[in-house]
Amino acid sequence: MAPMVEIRDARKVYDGGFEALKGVTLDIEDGEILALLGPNGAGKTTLISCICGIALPSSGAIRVGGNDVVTEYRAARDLIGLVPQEVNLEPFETVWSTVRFTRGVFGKRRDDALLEDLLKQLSLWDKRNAKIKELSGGMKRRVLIAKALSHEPKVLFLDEPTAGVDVELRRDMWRIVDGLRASGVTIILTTHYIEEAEAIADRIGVISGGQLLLVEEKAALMTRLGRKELRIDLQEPLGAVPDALAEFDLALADDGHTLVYSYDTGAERTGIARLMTEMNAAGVILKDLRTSQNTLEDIFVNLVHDDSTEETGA
Ligand SMILES: Nc1ncnc2c1ncn2[C@@H]1O[C@H](COP(=O)(O)OP(=O)(O)OP(=O)(O)O)[C@@H](O)[C@H]1O
Repeated sequence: MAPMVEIRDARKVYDGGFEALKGVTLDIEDGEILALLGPNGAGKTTLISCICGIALPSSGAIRVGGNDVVTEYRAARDLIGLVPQEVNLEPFETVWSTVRFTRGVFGKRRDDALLEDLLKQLSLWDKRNAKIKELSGGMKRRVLIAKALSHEPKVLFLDEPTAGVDVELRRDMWRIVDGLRASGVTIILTTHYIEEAEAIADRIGVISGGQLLLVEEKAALMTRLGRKELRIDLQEPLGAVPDALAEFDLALADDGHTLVYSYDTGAERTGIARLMTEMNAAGVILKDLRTSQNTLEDIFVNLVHDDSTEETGA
């Protein structure tokens, strides 16, 4: 089956000449949840805007549900729900008329039960007759989500949906995403919150400087790039790593009371058994052992850092 979203060598050069996307190629499968992580200015919003037809790609091709986003804009856009980063609501409209109007714009038949359910899920039902200008910032963000879902999109874009919102809304949103996952909606979200990507995404893409640095299954990414640490508490503190253990990637911590051994989780052998034997031979006696694994945040910081170091030639 063709991917739900196909992006082929998409480039975007803004009017001033700034190249915000430098040739992005990516397939997003039907029903998949993809999180795009990247620092400020990486090009995440630009990519979403190009897919949703808000910005024109300078070159390359983008298709949604098989429809070219430029030449078959309407058909592509009909499949898309977009929760933008910025609040763009009519201040004098009510919550109810806002969502009903959006559904109508997308040519869907009236379905008040569906909208009622949506507003209830987003804890907006009590506010249905309130004007947008009377809502708090967090409530306005909820309305943006309700609007995007009001026409039952096949693909939902969430551009930093939980930036600056409270924990409750974040949880509501994650719950809604779970429900949408079950109904087969494809979801692409951008976020600065790594825990959010970790919590809800199937695949994670990292974008920096207009380039997609990688895109990979979440679990595989964490296994491939995650380094593990074995912390070995010692009976007696050491002043330095003994020469006999020099071949291992070891560091001393806690004033010499702990040896920290870093190893690759993807490697065939961890080397731990050999390290233990060598430690024994060198007369280093252990008291306790603990392991810890790199988080997605460590992986992300390393990736983006490596990329900016390369760009500046440092
Ligand atoms: N309309 C525009 N005209 C010129 N440059 C733009 C325009 N929109 C964005 N840019 C530039 O393109 C780059 C990418 O911006 P974009 O908004 O896509 O980043 P982002 O990854 O979404 O960042 P953030 O996490 O801060 O939202 C930035 O350097 C930005 O200044």
